[in-house]
Amino acid sequence: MAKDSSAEIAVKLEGLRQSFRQKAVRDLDQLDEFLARMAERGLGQEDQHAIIKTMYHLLHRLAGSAGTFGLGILGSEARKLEQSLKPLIESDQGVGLVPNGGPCVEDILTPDFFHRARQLRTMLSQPQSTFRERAGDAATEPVVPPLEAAIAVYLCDLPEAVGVFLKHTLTNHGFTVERVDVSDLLNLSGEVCAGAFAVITREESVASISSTLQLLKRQYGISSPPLICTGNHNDFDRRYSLADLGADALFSEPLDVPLLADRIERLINERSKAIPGRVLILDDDEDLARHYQLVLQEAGFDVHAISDPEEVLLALAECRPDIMLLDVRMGHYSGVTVAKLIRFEPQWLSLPIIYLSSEKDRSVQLEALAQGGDEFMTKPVSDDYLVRAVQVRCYRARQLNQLVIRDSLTSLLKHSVIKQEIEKEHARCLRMGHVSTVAMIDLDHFKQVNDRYGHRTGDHVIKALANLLRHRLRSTDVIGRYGGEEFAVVLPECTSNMAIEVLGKVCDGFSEILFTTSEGEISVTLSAGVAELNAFKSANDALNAADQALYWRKKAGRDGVTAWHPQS
Ligand SMILES: Nc1nc2c(ncn2[C@@H]2O[C@H](COP(=O)(O)OP(=O)(O)OP(=O)(O)O)[C@@H](O)[C@H]2O)c(=O)[nH]1
Repeated sequence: MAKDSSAEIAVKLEGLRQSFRQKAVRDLDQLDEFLARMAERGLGQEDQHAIIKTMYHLLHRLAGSAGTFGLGILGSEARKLEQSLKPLIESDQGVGLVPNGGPCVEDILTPDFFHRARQLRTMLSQPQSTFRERAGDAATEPVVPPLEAAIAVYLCDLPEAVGVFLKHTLTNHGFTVERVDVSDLLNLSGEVCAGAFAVITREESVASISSTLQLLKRQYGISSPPLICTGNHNDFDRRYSLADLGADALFSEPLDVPLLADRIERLINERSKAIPGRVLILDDDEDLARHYQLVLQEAGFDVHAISDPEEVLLALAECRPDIMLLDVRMGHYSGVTVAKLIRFEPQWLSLPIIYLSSEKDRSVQLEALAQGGDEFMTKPVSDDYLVRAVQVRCYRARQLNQLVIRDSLTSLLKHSVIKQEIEKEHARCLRMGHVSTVAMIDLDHFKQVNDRYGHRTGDHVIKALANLLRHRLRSTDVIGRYGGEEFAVVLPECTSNMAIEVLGKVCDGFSEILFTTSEGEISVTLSAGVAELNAFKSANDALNAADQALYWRKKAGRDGVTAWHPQS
C-alpha cells in the first residue's frame, strides 16, 4: 500500500481532531446527564454506583486522549475530576459509606465538583497548547536509505587501472558501480542521494570528496555516505589525518576486493540502523490508535493499529512488530492481561510491550509491569515524545533481535529462523495458490579452501557469498545460513525455472570473484538445488527435495543449479 505524504497525513490528523471534538461534545452531554441524575433525590445506592463508575471511565478516557487531540487543558481538568472519583471506585462497596470510614459520595460529589465538571465544556473552545509539537522537525530529519536499496559505489578520482579493476570486480559482488569525478558527485540528484551509496577514492582526494559529501548531506538532509580510500600509508599521523578528514576506511593496495565489498556492506548497514521499525498499536479508542499510527507513519515507521483486543494474535503474526504499544483499559479487557496472553506464545516472549496508560500510580504501574509489559508511557503522550520514545525502543529492539536471529559471520538468518520462514512460505503458497521455490546452496570443495588457505580465507568466501546473495536476490527473498557453508533461500512467487535463472547468475558472478590468499588469487564455485514448495505436502519435504537436487548437482560436476524432479 502506498504511504501517505506528509500533507495527506496532516489532513487525516486534522480530521481525527475534529472527530474527537465531536465525540467530546457527546461525552460532555452525557456527563451533564449523569450529574443531573446524581443531583436527584432518592437515587438508590446501586444506581449511584453505576453512574459514578460510568462518569469515572468517561473522565478517564477524556484525560488520556484530549491532550493528544490538542485539548490539553480539558484533559488535565478531566484528570483532576477522575482522580477525585477514584476513592469511590476503589472502595469496597464502590459507593456510599465504607465500613472502615472511607469516603462517601457527598464528600466527593460536592457542589464544587459539579461546578468544575460542568465547566469542562467551556474548555473545548479555549485556545490550548497542542501536543503536536514536532511539525518543524520533519524537514531536518535525515533521510535514511531503505535497508534493501541496491548499493551504488562511486569510484572517484582513482587511477585508470584501479578504477577499471574495481568496476569489474565490485560489479561481480552485486554492487552498481560507476566511475565519476568530483563534479559528477556534486550533481547527484536528491533521489540518488537518498539511496544507499558509498564512495571510493585515493587518499590524496579524501579532503575534497569529504567536503563534497558534506555539501550533499546538507543539501538533501541525508546521513553521511561511507567514504573509503585506497593508499599505502601505515604511519599513525597520516592515518589520523585521513580519519580526521572524513575517511571511514583505508584499504592498501593490492586491494582485497572481497574484504572491501564486506566493508562497504557493513558501513552502509551501520548507517541504516537509524531506520525506524515496525510498531503494533492496540488501543480500543479507534481515533487515538489512528492518531498514533499517523504520527508514527509520518516519522517513517511501519505501523499497524487495531482496536479490538481479540485481533491481537493475528495482528502480531501479520505485522511482526519490533515493539508494541498497548492500552491498559479497553472496555472489559485489561491490557495487562492481554500482555500476559501474548507471552503465552514463545515467539513473543522478547517483544517489548509498552503500556499506554493514564495510570499514574507507580505501584499499579509496577504491578502491571510484573505481569508482562516492559514499560509505561503515560497518556496523554505528545507526538514529539511518542516519536522519540518509539525510535529509541525500536532501535534497541532491532539490535537485540538481530543478535538473536542473525548469524554473526554473515548477518543472514540463523538455521532455525530460515526454517520457520520456509514453513511460512509453504503455508502461504498453499493458501494463496502461487508457486514459490526453496533453494539449497553449498560452496564447492570448501574443505580444500579451508585446509589449504586457512579458515580466515574460508570465512571471507562465506561472507562474500552472503553479500552477493543479498545484492542479487530480491528484497522479498529470504536468505539464511543453513549450516557451515550451506545456505537456504526462499524465493516467493518464483517458479523453479525462474530460480534456476536467478541463481545461475549468482553462480556465474560468484565464480568471477577473486580471493587473495598466501598463494595468490583463487576463485570458488557453488552448487545449488531448487524445489517448488507447493509441490510438497510439507516444507520439510520440499527442503529435502532441494537438498536432493543439490546432491545431484554435486554429482553432475558442481558449479551450477539443478531443479528437483520426480524420479521415474
Ligand atoms: N572457514 C569456515 N569454514 C567452515 C565454516 N563452517 C563450516 N566450514 C567448513 O566447511 C567445510 C565443508 O566441507 P564438506 O562438507 O566436506 O564439503 P566440501 O569440501 O565443500 O565438498 P563438496 O560440498 O562436496 O563440494 C568443512 O571443512 C568445514 O570445516 C565456517 O564458518 N568457516
